[in-house]
Amino acid sequence: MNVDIGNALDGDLGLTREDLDALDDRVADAHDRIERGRADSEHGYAALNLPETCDPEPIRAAAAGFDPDHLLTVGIGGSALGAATLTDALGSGVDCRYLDNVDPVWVDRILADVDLSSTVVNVVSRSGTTAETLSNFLVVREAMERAGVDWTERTVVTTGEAGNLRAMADQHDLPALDVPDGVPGRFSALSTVGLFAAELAGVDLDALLSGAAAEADRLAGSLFESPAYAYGATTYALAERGATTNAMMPYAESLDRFAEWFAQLWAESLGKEGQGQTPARALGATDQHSQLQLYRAGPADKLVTLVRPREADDLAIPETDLEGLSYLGGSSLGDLLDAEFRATEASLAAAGRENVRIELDRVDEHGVGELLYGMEAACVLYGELAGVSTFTQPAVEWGKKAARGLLGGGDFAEADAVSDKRRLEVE
Ligand SMILES: O=P(O)(O)OC[C@H]1O[C@](O)(CO)[C@@H](O)[C@@H]1O
Repeated sequence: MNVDIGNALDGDLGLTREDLDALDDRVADAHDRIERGRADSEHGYAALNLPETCDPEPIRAAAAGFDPDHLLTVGIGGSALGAATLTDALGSGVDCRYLDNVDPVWVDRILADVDLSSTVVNVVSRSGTTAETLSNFLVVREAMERAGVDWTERTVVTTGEAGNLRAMADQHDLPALDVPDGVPGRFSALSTVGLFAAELAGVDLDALLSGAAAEADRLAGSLFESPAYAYGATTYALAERGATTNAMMPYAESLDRFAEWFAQLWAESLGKEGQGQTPARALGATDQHSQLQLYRAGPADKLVTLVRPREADDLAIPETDLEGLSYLGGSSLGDLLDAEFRATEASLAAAGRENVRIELDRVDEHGVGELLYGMEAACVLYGELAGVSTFTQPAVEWGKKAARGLLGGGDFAEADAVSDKRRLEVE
């Protein structure tokens, strides 16, 4: 992974090279803290050890013997997004679907669209108590039963040591993968949580973990020596100067879901005590015809992260005699995408709008391993510099409790009070 922070300097937000030089001592201290946390496998920091602690063999064993047309991963948040990022970017041969929401119309459509007799279900939940995941699994299980499919023959559980899913796996002797200790969901893509789907979809787990290990080897006591830390320190420094939004804009359809994964990583890790940086999901070249207007001419309160592979398969653009379009003919879609990437980068820089370029060699296992690990390490560094609790997510609990109460699982008058107070309906 290569990170170019040149366009983050001397823009509207006023970050300078001198500022980064001054920040580098704090990066060194943060790096020492991170390395101590890794050495002690402390909660959260343990995620940065996954390239060497994750053993692919149990994952391969759990996938062995299955040859499905479809894989239904039932999970939510980090228990779905890591797997989805990997199979969207690298998977092939298996139709991978992710039930990570409880929209009944959408779930019903997916269940109608797959052949449950040729489907493997991977139900994933560290806690084993997440309402959306358990509800969807119960719906999927009943659908399999109605279809005359023995769900116990086609279900793999990925969960923590305790909880409902572990008990169910034990009761029905289901294949069960352990969610690693000390790894929050949003940091678990390179663990059993993300790798079962990847394995079933034909991803080379060794190459993926090797890419992640290569990025881990580049962690260093200076932002100028580590791509991941260059990104983490620069995004932090820009946030300190008013960049309240970070638009993650990969120029590859295969990395669209990566932007969604990044959004959880960045928001749930860094959105603490009134701090944080809003991750906006964007896609190049598509959002040049959508969000770019705001990025270039709206408030100077954001940075754009431009991600692309240096190499990719290509498609020629045929010659044309269409008026004014002859410049396209004989070129290729890859050349056009490259020109659009560079034009967007230059357009933002020319307007004083900060942007960072991240490049992979290719969107392959090694490159995606570098990218996911690099973003995780960047996030951890940002959290250290910001002094926030990177690996917790207490703010999500109020809503969970309210949902349970409002569903009738117990009284939650506080939620009713808040909702009712806000009524001002216009019809
Ligand atoms: O794996 P679990 O326990 O079902 O949690 C799913 C997701 O919900 C959260 O705990 C937030 O509610 C995320 O951090 C996590 O990725």
